[in-house]
Amino acid sequence: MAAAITVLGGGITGLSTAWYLAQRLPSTVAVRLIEGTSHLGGWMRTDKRQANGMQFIAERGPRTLRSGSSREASAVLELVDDLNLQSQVVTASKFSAAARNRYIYYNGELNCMPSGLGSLVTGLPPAVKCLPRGIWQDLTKAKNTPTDASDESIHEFISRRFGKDVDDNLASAVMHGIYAADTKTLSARALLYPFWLADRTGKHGVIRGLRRVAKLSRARNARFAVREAEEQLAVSRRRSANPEFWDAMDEASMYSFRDGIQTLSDGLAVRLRSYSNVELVTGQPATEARIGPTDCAEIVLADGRVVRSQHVVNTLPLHCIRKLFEKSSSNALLDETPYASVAVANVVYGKKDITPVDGFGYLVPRASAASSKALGTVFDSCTLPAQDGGAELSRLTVMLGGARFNELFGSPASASKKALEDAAVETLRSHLGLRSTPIDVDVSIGEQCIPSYTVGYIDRLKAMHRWVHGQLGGRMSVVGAAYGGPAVPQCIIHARDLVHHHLRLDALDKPQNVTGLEEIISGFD
Ligand SMILES: C=Cc1c2[nH]c(c1C)Cc1[nH]c(c(CCC(=O)O)c1C)Cc1[nH]c(c(C)c1CCC(=O)O)Cc1[nH]c(c(C)c1C=C)C2
Repeated sequence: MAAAITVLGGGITGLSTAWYLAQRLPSTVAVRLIEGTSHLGGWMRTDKRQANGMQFIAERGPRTLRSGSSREASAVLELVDDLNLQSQVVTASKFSAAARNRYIYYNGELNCMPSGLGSLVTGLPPAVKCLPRGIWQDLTKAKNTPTDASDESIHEFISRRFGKDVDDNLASAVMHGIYAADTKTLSARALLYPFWLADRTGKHGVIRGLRRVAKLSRARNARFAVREAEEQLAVSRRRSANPEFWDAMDEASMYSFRDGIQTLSDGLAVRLRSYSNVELVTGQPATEARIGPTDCAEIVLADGRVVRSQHVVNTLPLHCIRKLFEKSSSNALLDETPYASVAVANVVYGKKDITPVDGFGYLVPRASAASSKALGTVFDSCTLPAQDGGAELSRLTVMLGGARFNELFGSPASASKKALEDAAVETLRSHLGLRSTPIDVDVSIGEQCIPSYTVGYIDRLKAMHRWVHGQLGGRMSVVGAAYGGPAVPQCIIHARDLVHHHLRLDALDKPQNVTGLEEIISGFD
């Protein structure tokens, strides 16, 4: 059989995996990406809309990327550089209102989150007053770590050390903005690991334990020193080649593209299509994964076609992976991981600067759930005004649903778009006082779009690692939002790490026995 590798899933993880493979493999090795729908990019989706003679964009999923010097941020910037998308980048400067002002909707008002010590001088807003109290509580309260469980919910953990208000007013809001899920179900061990470890291993609470945890993690990360030095060198070479772009990105807090974030996934798809050894198959869901007669991996497609290869990189969501294998051979991560559904309501007003405050937007904490059907609102035009191209309009996005989707709107599969549109407009009226009629309202429902890292996640992830090892004779790896974090840069860096550091591309004929989860799991040992 001719050498080949299959990538399952055409979201940002699948596309970037195929990209890094195409860069590293000789043209004699076929790279086949299989996507079940007709859209490449997954939840990364920008629609073009028009109203009142104006054209504008509507982001349906992730919308901004963070700039900065972290490995993840650099990896995405390198991708932007590789794809020659620099001229299409639009940024929010580090000094912009969007970078500095993030709000929490609390007691019927927008409370600005503290962005530095200056906030202590100007006074803390009501939602944040619990924070200094919580810190004092952790510093003075005796150790109360439960000894009978290897994990606990973020709500239990924060309430136990910092007080319930810190979760009800603040942490629950932040987690809505990332996971669209309730901190009563999310895992403290998976999502607040340094804090969780400080509490477990220290004698005097979380804050006093953090220094030791930082020291431990520096010692642990020392094994990656060579890799990081090489990566930094690669970035500094790019800097010298194109200082304008990299200097501009140093000034940016976050960025996207003039025509929206789908520019990134489209850019990947266009460039991938130019490789003679890369095939992007769309509209063909995989239905089964099995070992073929010659020990190769076989993926059966909905139309009956069988795709054979020496290795499969599986980037599908957990509930889709589960359907490919026999039920009897499943595992708890595949069976039990809930995914949050989010209704994204893009609302446009025919006037500029309509929000009562400037900033990135606001999040709704549990404490305000009774007075809000929304999880939060993003001020898109304020964050990236360049995307409006000078048009007299304001774009906002109201996020609804999450853990309360069914309770508030019924099943995501059949929820009424009209009810969601009305809820979004009413949210903006009551939270921001926007009484004028929007020129455009459009809702899209991201059904099961964000994996929830629920209590016990790390143990289930370890079981998933063992399970993947046993599948397809060691010829499958997994990468994606359900393992190393759901943010776009996390998906991209894990795809790059898998291709650059873990798979042995020069020995594809042998089982790789690389699950893709090794490094992620070792971070929790
Ligand atoms: C469709 C809604 C989404 C919600 N969370 C995510 C999506 C796609 C995923 C997500 N959002 C954020 C992160 C962290 C990224 C990081 O840079 O650290 C992740 C994984 C942060 C975030 N939340 C919102 C925005 C605009 C951002 C910046 C990154 C991005 O553009 O995705 C707003 C927001 N997202 C959700 C809600 C309920 C919400 C409320 C205002 C859910």
